[in-house]
Amino acid sequence: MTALEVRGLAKAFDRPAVRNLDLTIAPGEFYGLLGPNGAGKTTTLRMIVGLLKPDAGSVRVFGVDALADPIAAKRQVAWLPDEPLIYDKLTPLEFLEFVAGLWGVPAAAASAQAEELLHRLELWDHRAERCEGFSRGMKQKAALAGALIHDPQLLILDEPLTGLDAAIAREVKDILAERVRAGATIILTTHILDVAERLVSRIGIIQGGRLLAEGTLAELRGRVGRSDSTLEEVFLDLVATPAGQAVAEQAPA
Ligand SMILES: Nc1ncnc2c1ncn2[C@@H]1O[C@H](COP(=O)(O)OP(=O)(O)OP(=O)(O)O)[C@@H](O)[C@H]1O
Repeated sequence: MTALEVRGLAKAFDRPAVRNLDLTIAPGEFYGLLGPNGAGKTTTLRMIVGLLKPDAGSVRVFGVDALADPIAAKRQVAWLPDEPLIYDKLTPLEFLEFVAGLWGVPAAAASAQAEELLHRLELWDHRAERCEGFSRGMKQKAALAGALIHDPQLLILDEPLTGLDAAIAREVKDILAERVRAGATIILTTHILDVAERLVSRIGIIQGGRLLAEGTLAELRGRVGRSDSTLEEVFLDLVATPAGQAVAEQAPA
């Protein structure tokens, strides 16, 4: 069974944002969805997690048809939006209790997990302060802890490292790698290509709403014929190729 199977996914706003997109992600994969600004990454993820209705296509999460049975599909998925969404009037501990309650995590397990996450993300000293006074990075950390509290099988993270300082970004990368080693599947977007290079096992590059290239870093290097390139070099090469340009020209401005 696949962790995620997307077929023919499409969405247009005033112009097409995602076009006939197919993605197949196996359980235990750490997948990086990369692409220039406006490529369609967030739109794709929002359709996968059920926040945006596709114009066409299908989404299956661990075999569950996410359009026909969104509640069953969502039960297996944690979603971290690029703009962290937390309840400002709650403290981080209250927020995590609340989220754990929504997921039906038993109180003792939730409290142990919350304590560990808040320590690791350096929010423990702020555990009793309301999130409304937090910086963007602190809110991002609280939202991330919320996404991790129920041990989701599939984690979908939109720019999870934006706004985090270097030490916390390192900690978050460690936490995500641990989750994958423990069997979780992760899909993330990032513009920080050296993070993607070191963290993910497979990469999809999307441009103009279409999948331009997909594979391991070695496979993508093979496509551009440069075996010693960094992911950044490969990425810039691919989005500038005639195929990438053709896709970009059809894309919304
Ligand atoms: N709610 C919306 N209404 C109208 N257009 C939208 C909406 N959401 C996204 N778009 C458009 O769809 C296209 C894809 O946007 P999307 O946010 O998916 O890109 P992205 O790859 O996540 O970009 P970034 O890296 O800048 O976050 C863009 O042209 C964007 O302007």
